[in-house]
Amino acid sequence: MGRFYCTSKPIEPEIILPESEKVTYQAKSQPRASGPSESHEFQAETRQLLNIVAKSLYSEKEVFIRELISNASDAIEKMRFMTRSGQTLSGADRPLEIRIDTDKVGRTITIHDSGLGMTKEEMMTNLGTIARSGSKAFIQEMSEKNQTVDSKEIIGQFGVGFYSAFMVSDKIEVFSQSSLPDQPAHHWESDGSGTYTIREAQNVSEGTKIVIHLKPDCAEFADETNVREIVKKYSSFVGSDLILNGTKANELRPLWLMDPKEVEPDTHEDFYRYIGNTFDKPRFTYHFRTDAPIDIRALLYVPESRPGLFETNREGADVGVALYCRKVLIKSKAENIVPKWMRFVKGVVDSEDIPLNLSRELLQDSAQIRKLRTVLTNKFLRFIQERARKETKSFLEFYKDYGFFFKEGIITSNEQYEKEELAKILRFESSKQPAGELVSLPEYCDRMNAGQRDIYYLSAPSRQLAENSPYFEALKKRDVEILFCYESYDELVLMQLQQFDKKSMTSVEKEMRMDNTPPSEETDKDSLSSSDQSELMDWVKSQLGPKVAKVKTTTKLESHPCVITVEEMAAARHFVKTQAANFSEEQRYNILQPQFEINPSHPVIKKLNELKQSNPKLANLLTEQLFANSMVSAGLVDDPRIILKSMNELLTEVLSKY
Ligand SMILES: Nc1ncnc2c1ncn2[C@@H]1O[C@H](COP(=O)(O)OP(=O)(O)OP(=O)(O)O)[C@@H](O)[C@H]1O
Repeated sequence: MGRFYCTSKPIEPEIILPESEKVTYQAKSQPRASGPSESHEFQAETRQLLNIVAKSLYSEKEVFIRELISNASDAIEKMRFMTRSGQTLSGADRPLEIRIDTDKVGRTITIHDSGLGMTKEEMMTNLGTIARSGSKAFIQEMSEKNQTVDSKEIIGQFGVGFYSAFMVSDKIEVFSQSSLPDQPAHHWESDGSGTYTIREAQNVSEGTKIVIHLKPDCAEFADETNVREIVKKYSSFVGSDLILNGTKANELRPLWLMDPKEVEPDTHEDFYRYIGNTFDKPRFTYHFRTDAPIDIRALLYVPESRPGLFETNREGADVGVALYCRKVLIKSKAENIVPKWMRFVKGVVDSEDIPLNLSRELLQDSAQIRKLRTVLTNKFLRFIQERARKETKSFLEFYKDYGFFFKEGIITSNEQYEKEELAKILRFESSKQPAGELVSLPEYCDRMNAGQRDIYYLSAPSRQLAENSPYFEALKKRDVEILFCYESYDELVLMQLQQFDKKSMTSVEKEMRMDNTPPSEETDKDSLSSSDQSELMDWVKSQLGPKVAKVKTTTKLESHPCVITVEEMAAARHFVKTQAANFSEEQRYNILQPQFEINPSHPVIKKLNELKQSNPKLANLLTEQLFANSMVSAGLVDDPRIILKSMNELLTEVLSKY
């Protein structure tokens, strides 16, 4: 703690007050310093400390207003407490409020509260010692006397906030009249450079009035419009009325601290519009409190309107949740307390347990913050899951508009538990339900075949294409349910999810490639003989060369002649879409390692087997074409128009006989 100390420096005889300060709470005349003055000096270290607080601690100058309002609010809370506990206090029936007056001409901003005020000793101890919090000491003292103060109502804890005013001022004057009986009022003054003066003052109303004489380059803080904005930003919810130049500056109550049952929907609407800076309504409101494992008061809203382009852009949009501590704004876009995918949620979170640093600006990335984030995320996800059960229709509308964000969450989260909680929100069409009906992953798991260990999904642009896909055909015989994903990123999401409820997320393409169950005993009479099959496989491999990693026959296809499988189809398609252009054709096939699977019962394949002897040129064109078609069908060709040239060559060759 840095302490001021006393010297015998001469002091100024009289204080000239600016015009705007003539108004006081009660009909008392202008406060005025009188009597002998004592001069005190900062210790050398204290000077440095003061310098640090005034110059480097806060990144925004405007926060001095927040700090002084918080001090005023604390003084009022102390007054309320003392009144409740039956103390004899002077002027106890005065209205408890905070007044701010700006004076552009005099270049001052004055913050005036009708709180408990300070005695001379308190002014010297509390304003004369950096890092000594009189407010914290007050709570301690009361609890030692077995009088419990609601510590949540008191904001101050570090003992530095007051000095933030030296960032903007070259002189601060404090007039204070304690409400304790028989205490004279005092005037404290300092330019923050080394000394302060203190002396008795007259005509000071109960409470404290702080006059900030602004530096020439900080004149903006004497401008009412600016100050109103700053007050609105940080201090809208302090526990007392705030009056700026005669007009009330805080209209709304801190709803998040109220009992959820006591807040009407209309009140929520107003509050949501205020904090969300928006005109719509909330479609879901989640208001909750927890004490364990961490203290949280939260009020989260999901907007009724659909997300705009700006919001869907992960890089561009900020999170919409603000962090408060004891009704004072700590951070308006608190990106470390909710994950980025939750940026569509608007609201307020207040926590006693957050580790604030001295300037109340930065949150250390501590275990507490991570805990806060985990609890908030999981509770919000459970809230949405509950909406799905209890308000299915509204949930499905919400899912249509906002499902994208949950998918982004799965891709960006590092926690498997969180990914699976997010995945519970997802909905898909499925092969076992009519078009338009959606199923969730838990529902899918509940009706899985006995012994099934995978959740199967198929990515295709539409249901029609999904149902006609060779991969779908390959799995259809096994009568397993297949989820259809129609968004191109869905398969990446499910691939990232990897598991759900201990079941693997498996694309049907992967299943086809990995499935080595031997063909059924009864041999297909229409199929090529096994010697023809192995000869044909070798021949096809020789025609396609390095384009294929392997050629094999499959009994899983019926109507399709052939199919391509790769190790991880979603990743392969993503590669083709985003990077393939940077690689030569040969490199691309080398990366993809396609496996060409042919259906030996299919008429085209049987014909190919004949043609390889009778018309090798046509057989080669046909092989190339079948391979190219399968690549298109797999979604592994960036632009399918590329196959038209070879198709025309093939047609020319086929038609040459006619
Ligand atoms: N308007 C006021 N009325 C009464 N006491 C005040 C007032 N302003 C400041 N004080 C006293 O001065 C002390 C120091 O204030 P300061 O703002 O530096 O720290 P704080 O509010 O205790 O803590 P923090 O740095 O967390 O804001 C306060 O704890 C309080 O005892």
